[in-house]
Amino acid sequence: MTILDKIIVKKKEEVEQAKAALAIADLEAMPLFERSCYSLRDSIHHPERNGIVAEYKRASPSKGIINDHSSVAEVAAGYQAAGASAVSVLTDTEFFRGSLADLTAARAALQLPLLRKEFIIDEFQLVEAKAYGADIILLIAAVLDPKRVQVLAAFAQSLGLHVLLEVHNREELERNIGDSVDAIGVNNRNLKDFSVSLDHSLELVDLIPDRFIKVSESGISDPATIRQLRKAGFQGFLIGENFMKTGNPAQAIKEFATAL
Ligand SMILES: O=C(O)c1ccccc1NCC(=O)[C@H](O)[C@H](O)COP(=O)(O)O
Repeated sequence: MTILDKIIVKKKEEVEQAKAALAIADLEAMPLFERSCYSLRDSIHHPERNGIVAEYKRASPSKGIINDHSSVAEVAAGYQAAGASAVSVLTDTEFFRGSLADLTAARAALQLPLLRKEFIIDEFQLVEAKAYGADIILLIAAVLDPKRVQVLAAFAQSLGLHVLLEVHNREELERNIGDSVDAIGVNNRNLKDFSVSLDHSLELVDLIPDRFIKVSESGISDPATIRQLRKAGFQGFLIGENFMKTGNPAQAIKEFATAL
């Protein structure tokens, strides 16, 4: 069994437990549920923002603990001050040490689009995402069949959420392009063996129709890489570990953004 398989097995258990603990109506009654979401598209195209989707990431299966001391509110505010276009917060606890409380803490610190970075398999998690403060949700083609991608994407949009579809190869891209998706992210990390290569982004960018926001994800650690990816056609750049592994993620993104 790969780590990804283990994550999904665990996620199914967690979703069933969450559903047993809380009804959809309880989530819909939460104060954040009724708000309008910030638009990823508007923020990506905003002239004063830099296209970075900056991630709060305490730990990962590939790297173990990355940063267990920086507070989510401080990091999110620092990302915003450095010109990031959006902030991503991992909410998986078992493998990434994140939580829905992190998402809400980031929401309170931000006036930017907020991505719930999660392994979404069920509509319940989309209602949760809205109720705890997200504007954008992630659908990972490697863990969903194309029909489920379309159903979940349409449901997310019906809640006013924006949808980032993540693909890793041409087959995943071609099987999943659909109208309920706002952005397509190419993950440079292979989620089965954790190898990372920018070639995935560079090979797929021209196959992504221009009506989607194009995001390159993972393994980005150099401003020169952003320049290369921009030239290739990407508008968004998802970066986590490079900022979080430093003692001061807010300072790290500031220096990185200055060099763009
Ligand atoms: O990061 C991992 O080890 C990982 C393993 C299995 C599934 C997902 C994983 N990461 C989630 C992400 O998508 C990244 O956190 C995100 O793209 C940022 O990547 P990076 O800049 O390399 O931290």
